[in-house]
Amino acid sequence: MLEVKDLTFRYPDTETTWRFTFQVDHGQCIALNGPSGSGKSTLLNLLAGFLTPESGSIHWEGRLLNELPPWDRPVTSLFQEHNLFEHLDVQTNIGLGMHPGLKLSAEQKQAISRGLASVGIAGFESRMPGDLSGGQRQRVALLRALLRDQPILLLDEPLTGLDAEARTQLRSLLLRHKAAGKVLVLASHDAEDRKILADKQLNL
Ligand SMILES: Nc1ncnc2c1ncn2[C@@H]1O[C@H](COP(=O)(O)OP(=O)(O)OP(=O)(O)O)[C@@H](O)[C@H]1O
Repeated sequence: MLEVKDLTFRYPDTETTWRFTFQVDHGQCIALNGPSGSGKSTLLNLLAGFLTPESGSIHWEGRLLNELPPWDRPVTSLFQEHNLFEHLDVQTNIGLGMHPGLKLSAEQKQAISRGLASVGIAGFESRMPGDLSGGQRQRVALLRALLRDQPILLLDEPLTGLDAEARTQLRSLLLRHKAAGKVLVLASHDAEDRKILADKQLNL
């Protein structure tokens, strides 16, 4: 279980103190509801370890995560910027999430190829990010996050801007990961995404 209790945070030189409390079980998705500026990305950044809370706790399976650096947390993030390395091809960009070096095993390469097919861009292994459309970059970034195989997925607008067919395809993929026991924390402005994917809502 992911358990966030009285987690507080304030940006320097601002008045607002953000406070978050919620729990999510294995195989569940919690949707963060709120208009632009209501703190969704702030919460995701706290969970990822990119921001440091003033007080409160984040526990995963009873283990306190607060003090862990981002790379030691059992989370993987898909943020809006997509952050692909422009000088590395698609396979290497995805592989970086699975292996800290650039050397991939035959098995990992196969997993990437299967994954590319599952997000609708089969055969894109050696394409460079600069030659991809915005939606294709988004699929690569989502696949990289999913293949890191961490138990908690932090998703900031993962399907925004995709066409209807891609949305349907990627929603099913996320549902499969949920069914496999992952925890999803989802920030999405799309009511249908929230309805289809989320088991519970956190109103911000
Ligand atoms: N580095 C920062 N310093 C000061 N204030 C910030 C900083 N980053 C974000 N904020 C403010 O904190 C508030 C919450 O921002 P946040 O990005 O978490 O909102 P959000 O709900 O994710 O919005 P959106 O739906 O537009 O992505 C906003 O008012 C924003 O201006």
